Amino acid sequence: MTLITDITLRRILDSRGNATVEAEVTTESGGFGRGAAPSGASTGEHEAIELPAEEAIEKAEAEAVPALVGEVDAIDQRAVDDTLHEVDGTDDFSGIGANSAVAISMAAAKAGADELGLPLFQHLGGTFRGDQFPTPLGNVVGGGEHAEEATNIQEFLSAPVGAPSVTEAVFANAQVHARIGELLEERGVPANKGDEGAWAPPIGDDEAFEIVDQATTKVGDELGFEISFGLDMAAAEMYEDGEYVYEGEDNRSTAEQIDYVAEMVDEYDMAYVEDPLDENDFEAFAELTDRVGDRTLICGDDLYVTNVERLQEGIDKGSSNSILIKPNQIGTLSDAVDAIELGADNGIVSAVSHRSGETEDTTIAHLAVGAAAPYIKTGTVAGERTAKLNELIRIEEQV
Ligand SMILES: O=C(O)[C@@H](CO)OP(=O)(O)O
Ligand SMILES: [Mg+2]
Repeated sequence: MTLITDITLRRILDSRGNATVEAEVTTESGGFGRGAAPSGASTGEHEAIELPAEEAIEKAEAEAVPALVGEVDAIDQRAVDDTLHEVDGTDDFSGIGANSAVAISMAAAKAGADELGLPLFQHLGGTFRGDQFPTPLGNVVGGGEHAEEATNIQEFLSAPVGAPSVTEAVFANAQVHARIGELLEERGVPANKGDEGAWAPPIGDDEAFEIVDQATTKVGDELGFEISFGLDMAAAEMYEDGEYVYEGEDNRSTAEQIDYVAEMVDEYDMAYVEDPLDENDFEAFAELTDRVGDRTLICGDDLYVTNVERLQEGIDKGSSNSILIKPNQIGTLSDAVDAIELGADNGIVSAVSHRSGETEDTTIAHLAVGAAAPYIKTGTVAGERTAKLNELIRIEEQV
């Protein structure tokens, strides 16, 4: 038994320059952990509620801190996370804020790991974990809610599925990013960057497909392993009055959207498509999964919001064969692990993910390894993204 003896909460900056919550947890025998909440821009309608940082801190200081300090064992992550739920008293963390909850949950996990003298992935996953590493999906071109005047599709993701190690995969994605920069320059396209460090060029989706295909193929040939690519369409953001709105192109009905995505999957042999349809359309997701799910991953992000009840609905309806896992969408690490495990029990492939607003926190790298998630989506370049990628490289070296 190693009780939590202190919790400090403060406002820090995230990568967009917005205020977010950082938590520090200290234990009886000197264990220490620090965690910081990320923040989304293309947030799902059903996500746990992020409160303004100052309000979230005040509420958590009043409710969560007294219930945890001197009361809960830092090593018992379930007890920490159950306590957060109890004091919050809502089903969406609107009481203390999902940002305070996830920061405390992650800080407590790190304090627990410190206490045990274990790397975080092993505290989270157990003795036999650390033998499987996620393939990093690297955002290389994007637009949508993450950049103005860029592609309609939010993210084009390099997917080094044939990489022999996570380290080689991480470097491959950086090379694809660099190659795309060169291709854009050759075409005379001004290359700004979006919130996650991906190129945000003022080009149409068709041209982006072409460029990403060219870059992944070229770098894959040079490195001698397969680099595929995928998308996060964040289609809920495009969905208006029953149609998918594409700037500079005709709108698409749901049936047309399904046809379009299925065609692109085959044309480019894509490995992964996230949120191709609206966040409430489990049925349209199921239709698409039925068509192409034998050859690509159809992933639910805004569809599931890391919530086991929504995931169960997707499993029952055959909506997807993959789920995106974002701890701050649901509020605690225990809830995130529950979603990964429910998925794994039902053949649903997990991709642990960053948010577009991030900090230097590296918890998701450990979560992906500890829970043996087959994929991680955490950017390609930019310090708050490389923080996670470099942590994966260190973990791989350790085991
Ligand atoms: O949609 C997504 O998957 C994420 C991360 O890439 O974006 P945001 O954090 O803005 O929701
Ligand atoms: Mg998404």
